[in-house]
Amino acid sequence: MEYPGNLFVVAAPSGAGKSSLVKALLELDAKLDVSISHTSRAPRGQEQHGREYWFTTPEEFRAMADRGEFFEWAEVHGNLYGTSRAAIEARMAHGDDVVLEIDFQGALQIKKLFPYAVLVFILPPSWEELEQRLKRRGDTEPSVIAKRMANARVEVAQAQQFDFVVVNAVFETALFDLKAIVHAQRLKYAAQRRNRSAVFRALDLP
Ligand SMILES: Nc1nc2c(ncn2[C@@H]2O[C@H](COP(=O)(O)OP(=O)(O)O)[C@@H](O)[C@H]2O)c(=O)[nH]1
Ligand SMILES: Nc1ncnc2c1ncn2[C@@H]1O[C@H](COP(=O)(O)OP(=O)(O)O)[C@@H](O)[C@H]1O
Repeated sequence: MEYPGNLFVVAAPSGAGKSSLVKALLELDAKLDVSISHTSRAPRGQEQHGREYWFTTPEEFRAMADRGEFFEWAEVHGNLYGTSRAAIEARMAHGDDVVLEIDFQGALQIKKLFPYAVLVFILPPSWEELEQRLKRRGDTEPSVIAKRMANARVEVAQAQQFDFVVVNAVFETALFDLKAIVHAQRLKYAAQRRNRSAVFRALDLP
């Protein structure tokens, strides 16, 4: 499948800083839009329906999946998550750049559907720091932290299948790296469309 516009996919183990980084990236980049996923998990804290996620029951989620309404979906930490076609198709068809903040299973499904998608994996600087970030964020239930730390080992092992790896040690440095990836992809895409570009025509380049 192919659409005009760029598709970025960002994955990371829980607590690595993916949501904070994508949020900061969106604030700096008016041309980038994030996809709102569907999930069967319950809202957390200040989360709002239609802002962080579209919250559904597991039954509704499975019915949507059966009707083929997702580009990808996966079970993560015991809950269902998916990117609905409705969430991104119109924007991609319009030529907008879209970022998906999803887990590695979803990222690899997206790469199969859209080979031009750019996959970025965010790594924490160490296992100790990952655990500290989960604790600081308020995921204080020891069993929840233990489960996320165990899953993180499986997730990090997938990083080599991604196009880029960004280590989120110093936040501003990682944000700079993400911006550079987005910028480089836009330049690459512009070069691929060069014969439509006024600059190339003005310079009489092929
Ligand atoms: N495959 C897939 N994963 C998703 C989607 N939306 C969110 N996720 C992932 O599900 C995992 C859990 O997300 P969440 O419940 O928000 O917890 P958090 O990662 O600790 O903030 C994260 O790895 C998300 O990237 C989606 O649409 N598809
Ligand atoms: N570079 C960083 N240094 C220190 N803390 C960070 C850094 N990046 C993110 N954090 C903090 O780590 C916690 C987890 O970040 P979050 O964006 O929620 O992770 P994720 O979306 O990957 O689960 C948050 O409290 C966030 O403020």
